[in-house]
Amino acid sequence: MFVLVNLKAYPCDPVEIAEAAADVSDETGVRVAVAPQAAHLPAVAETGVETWAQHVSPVEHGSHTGSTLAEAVADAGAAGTLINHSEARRKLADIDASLDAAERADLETVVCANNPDQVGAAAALGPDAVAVEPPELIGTGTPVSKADPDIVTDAVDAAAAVDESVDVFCGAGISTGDDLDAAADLGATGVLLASGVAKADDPRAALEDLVEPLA
Ligand SMILES: O=C(CO)COP(=O)(O)O
Repeated sequence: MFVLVNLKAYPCDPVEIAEAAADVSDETGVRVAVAPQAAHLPAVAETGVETWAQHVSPVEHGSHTGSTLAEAVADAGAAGTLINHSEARRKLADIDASLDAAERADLETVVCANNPDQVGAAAALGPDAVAVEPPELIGTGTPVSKADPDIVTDAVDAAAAVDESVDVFCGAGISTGDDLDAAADLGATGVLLASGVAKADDPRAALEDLVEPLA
């Protein structure tokens, strides 16, 4: 299982979380990555943790003020990028062009989707993975893998029907090892989470608890 921690714009310490994630990953052998704010990518990458961007823009080098250029994100130390999110919804054509940009910069990709239909559409664009995240469960602490398991299995089926090589992750409300276990049982090969770590009093303990079933 891949554990991808999206720090969103939470008022957390990205380097403290990155150091904890790097240690937990080293100690357990579980793949853990952190996606901080773009401005924090170099500091997070410096810790040695696998570092992801939260977004890359659907652009190439050129006159694109305010964009997040895939090449710049890769230069800053990112190995991959999220594309699209319920909290920053993109048009299908822009998701497609952001995937092209990420591929140009050799970034691994996870496209977020709200439901299994969107997972199928996203899988058709050829990302490395799609993540199904029901918006109503995001940030609630109620895990999708328990509250709405059919969404995860339907997402796995939807992606497989389009392209069997696309991995399926799930996210929303994931915070414990039990949640991770439940996600794996439903066919997800990774989890995407945020508040369970970024808002935890002790992010290191939260990460340790999360990966415990895999350690
Ligand atoms: O949106 C998410 C990750 O991208 C999930 O957020 P929570 O883990 O806070 O529910």
